[in-house]
Amino acid sequence: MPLRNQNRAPLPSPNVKKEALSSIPFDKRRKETQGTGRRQVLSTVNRQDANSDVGSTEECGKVEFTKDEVLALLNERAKAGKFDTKGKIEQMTDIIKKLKVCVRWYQQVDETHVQDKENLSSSLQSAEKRYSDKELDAKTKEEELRATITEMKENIESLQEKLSKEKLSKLDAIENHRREKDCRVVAEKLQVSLREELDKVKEEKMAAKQKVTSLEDMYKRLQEYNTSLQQYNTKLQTDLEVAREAHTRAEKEKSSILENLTTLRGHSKSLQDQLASSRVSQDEAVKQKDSLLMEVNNLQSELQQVRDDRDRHVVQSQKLAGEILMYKESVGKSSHELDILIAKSGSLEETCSLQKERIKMLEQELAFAKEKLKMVDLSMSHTMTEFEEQKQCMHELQDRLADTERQLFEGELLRKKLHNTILELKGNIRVFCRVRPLLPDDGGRQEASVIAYPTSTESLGRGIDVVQSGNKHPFTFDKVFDHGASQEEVFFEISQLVQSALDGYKVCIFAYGQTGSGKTYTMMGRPETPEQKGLIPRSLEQIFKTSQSLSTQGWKYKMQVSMLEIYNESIRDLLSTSRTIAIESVRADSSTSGRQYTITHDVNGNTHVSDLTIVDVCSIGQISSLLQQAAQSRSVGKTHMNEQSSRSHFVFTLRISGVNESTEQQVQGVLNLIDLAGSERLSRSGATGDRLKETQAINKSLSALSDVIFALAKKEDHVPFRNSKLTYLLQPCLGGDSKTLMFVNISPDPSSTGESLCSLRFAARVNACEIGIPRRQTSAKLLDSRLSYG
Ligand SMILES: Nc1ncnc2c1ncn2[C@@H]1O[C@H](COP(=O)(O)OP(=O)(O)OP(=O)(O)O)[C@@H](O)[C@H]1O
Repeated sequence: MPLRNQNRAPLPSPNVKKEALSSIPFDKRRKETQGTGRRQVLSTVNRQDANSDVGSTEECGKVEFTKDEVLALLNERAKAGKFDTKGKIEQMTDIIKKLKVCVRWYQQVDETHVQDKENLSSSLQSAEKRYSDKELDAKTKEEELRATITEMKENIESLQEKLSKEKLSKLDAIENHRREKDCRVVAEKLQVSLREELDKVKEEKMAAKQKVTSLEDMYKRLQEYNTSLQQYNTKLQTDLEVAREAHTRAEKEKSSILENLTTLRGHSKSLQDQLASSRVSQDEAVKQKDSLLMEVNNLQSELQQVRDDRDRHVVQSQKLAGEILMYKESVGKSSHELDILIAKSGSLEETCSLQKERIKMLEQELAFAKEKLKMVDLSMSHTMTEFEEQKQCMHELQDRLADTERQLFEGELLRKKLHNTILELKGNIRVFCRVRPLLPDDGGRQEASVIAYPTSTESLGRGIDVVQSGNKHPFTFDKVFDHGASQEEVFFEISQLVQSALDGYKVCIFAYGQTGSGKTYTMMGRPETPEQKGLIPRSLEQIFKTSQSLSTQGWKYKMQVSMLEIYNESIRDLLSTSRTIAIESVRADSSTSGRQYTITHDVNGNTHVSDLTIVDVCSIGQISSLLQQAAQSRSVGKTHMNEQSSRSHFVFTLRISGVNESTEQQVQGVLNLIDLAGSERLSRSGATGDRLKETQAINKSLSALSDVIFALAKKEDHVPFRNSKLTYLLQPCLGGDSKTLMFVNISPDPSSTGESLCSLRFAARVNACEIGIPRRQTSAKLLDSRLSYG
């Protein structure tokens, strides 16, 4: 049977578990068992062939066969020789054994197969059931899938639409991308350049940071410097106060010394008078003594003579007495002779007594003369002592005088030093304000309502309040002179400044203000009336006086004067002898004189004006006549505001050159006194035509002046000196090393309040300026005998 089944499909191994078989699909199982099952069975038989006893039944149950093995077993024949029956039998037995095993195996396999078949049919059933279930499921799923597919198709369509859209958008995107790429390239380039820029900016930032740090350092340092400056300023202020006090003290000391000096001089004079009278009386006494001495000598010789006579007479009388005795002894002599002898002796005695009396008298006279001599001697020694005392006193007085003079000299030096220190501390540009009195032509007596002077301690004499439309505008200056201030009072305040010109400083005093505010009155005044003389004549008087008094200290001064006016930006020489041209014609043509009047400055900061007349002066009278000449030459125009209004800037210059013969010191000072043209606004002046041109030129030069002052105050690199003739001319005086004083003249007329405020505002700005430190111009030798302009 097994042989019939040899072509049957190989059977699964009995070891194969049912569950496993049931879970494997039928077709698959067949395929698998075809290959592997057979190989397994055959290999097992072969192994048994080699190692075990094939005949045992138990073992046969374990053997498995493949189809080929079974076929091979069936085709197996005994291989023993023809005559080897035994071998053949054995071989046949063996084959039979094997066949038996195989049959048994087949039986077992069959059983298993039946069993498997059952199992398989049941599992087939269940599988079929499952299959039908699954089929159902699959159908449902198919339905579902179909629906899904339809849906998907729809989806696909929509997706295709979308896709086409997407494609389009992709194209767009590609285009965009390309563009973006381009943009990116550009952006990258930009980025590179930006990066470079960023690097640069970073570098700049670093540099800026460093700069900021250094600036901060600098700022710190500047702050420190500022603090130190403030401290220094405070110290200077204190010093200024101390210097002021010392100055006041020095002034007081000077006046007391001067008083002392005057009394000492008086005392010395009376002592000298006394000394002279003592000398006369001493001479008289000496003469008297001489005559007395002569008298005494005469008396003594007379006395001697009388004494000699007396001695002679005594000898004679003794001789006579002896003779008498001899005569008495010799009685033989006659009584007549005796009488004669007695008479002789009597007369001799008489003569003798007379002579005795005379001697007595002479002795008395001599004693008296001696007494007188003694007295004369006494008075002479007294006179001599007195003389010596007076001599001593005179020496003392002379010493004191020299001492006082030295003190005076030192005081003068100290005064100069203190004055300069005060000026330096105050700044070299100062501003004084002067308000003129109301004039009959002014609007009325309303000064009090327009101008007021604060009385607080800090503003007293320095403050001025201007009231406009009920608003008070306060100003403070170095000094404010009210309408009552006299010319002398004003001059007193600037006298020290004028003095500086003699000390070798450049001094510049100018008057600024609207037309008719009192500039000319302040600067020139009325020279014919002593009390109304202005600053120019007073300054010149002081300079001449002081230069003369300084001659005792060895100073010799040389003075030169020039006067010019600047009219419509042209210079005119006011001292030119050829200047006979009428004012109007001069005004019409600025170059009538044919002179250039070019302004130049030399390296020493001195100014020269070519062709300008410079006159050597040595007396105040000479200067007065020059001032008169200049006043006549001056251009005077007329505006609605002032009948005598000056339409030009007047510049008076005094150049001083001093030499001290004892110290060989030299000084060169300049005094510039300037009466500026009126500063009124065009609208107010009502000027037209030539007057308008004048006013424009005046305003231009005044604004150039303010520009220069403010540029100097701000310490700007460029100072516009050349913007006007006036500023260029005054460059060395404004440029820092001179002492400058500005008078701002104010009219109290209520209708001038606007102009007054303009002037005061300008002056206040000038007052806030500090344009440098005055420098004294001293030298060992003069380079040029002709003095420079400024
Ligand atoms: N302090 C004063 N005391 C008395 N009179 C004065 C005083 N100041 C000015 N005056 C008078 O006021 C008038 C105008 O003054 P002044 O001519 O000096 O003005 P000004 O500013 O120089 O005018 P201008 O700009 O036209 O030259 C003059 O008559 C002058 O005498």
